[in-house]
Amino acid sequence: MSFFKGALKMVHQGCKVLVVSGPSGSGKSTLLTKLFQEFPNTFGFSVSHTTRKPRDGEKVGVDYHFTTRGEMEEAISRGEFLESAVFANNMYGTSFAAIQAVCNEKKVCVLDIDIQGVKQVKNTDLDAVYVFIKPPNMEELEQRLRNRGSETEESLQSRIKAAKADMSYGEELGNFDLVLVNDSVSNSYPKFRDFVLNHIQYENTPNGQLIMESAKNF
Ligand SMILES: Nc1ncnc2c1ncn2[C@@H]1O[C@H](COP(=O)(O)OP(=O)(O)OP(=O)(O)O)[C@@H](O)[C@H]1O
Repeated sequence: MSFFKGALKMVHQGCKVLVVSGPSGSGKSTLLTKLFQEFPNTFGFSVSHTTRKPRDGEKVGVDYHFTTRGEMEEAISRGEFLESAVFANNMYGTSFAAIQAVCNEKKVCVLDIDIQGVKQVKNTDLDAVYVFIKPPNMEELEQRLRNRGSETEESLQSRIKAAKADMSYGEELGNFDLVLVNDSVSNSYPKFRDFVLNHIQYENTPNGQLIMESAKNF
């Protein structure tokens, strides 16, 4: 059996995936940080691979699995990646092994990925719950990105442009299980948390393995 099939099978056995997507600046990190703070033993991020160089302070295998383009392309062709994308000439991706590592800790694996990644996950038969986080409007999105102070004018404009395409995919009926307007965090976080908890159910089996099942399949 190829690694791909083996990994996919492992991922299918009692492994639950929460996919969170939305335009840059819509508040994905803000809402996920709160979820991880409130439920530190329930949710875990998979560690992505990237071909970009490590930044100061980034830890190998913790922040990213750092790799080369050649190695990553080969692994992708062997089917070892759930999704991958290229940004600013660097490759990024989520391996099945990274998802399995989170599931081995009996945690729900959270993927914070862009729409390209969402489409790739949807092409697998992985059992995932999909949440789209959107800003109240484009003016507010731009203001939040400006206030965050993380972008140059050029990257801000490219994020706004990408946001418009993301919004049309995100709002299309059937693409996400939840489309959540992040108006104020005090309003949107409880909705996000309650939806996630209601749609990812846990059941302890006699052998102690945690099986997580999605309510949408019932
Ligand atoms: N409901 C909200 N009201 C006001 N500001 C918010 C709200 N949610 C998030 N913010 C702020 O908006 C900015 C963008 O949020 P955040 O970084 O969580 O977005 P993101 O979707 O994770 O972006 P990226 O995809 O670029 O990582 C941050 O400065 C954050 O503090």
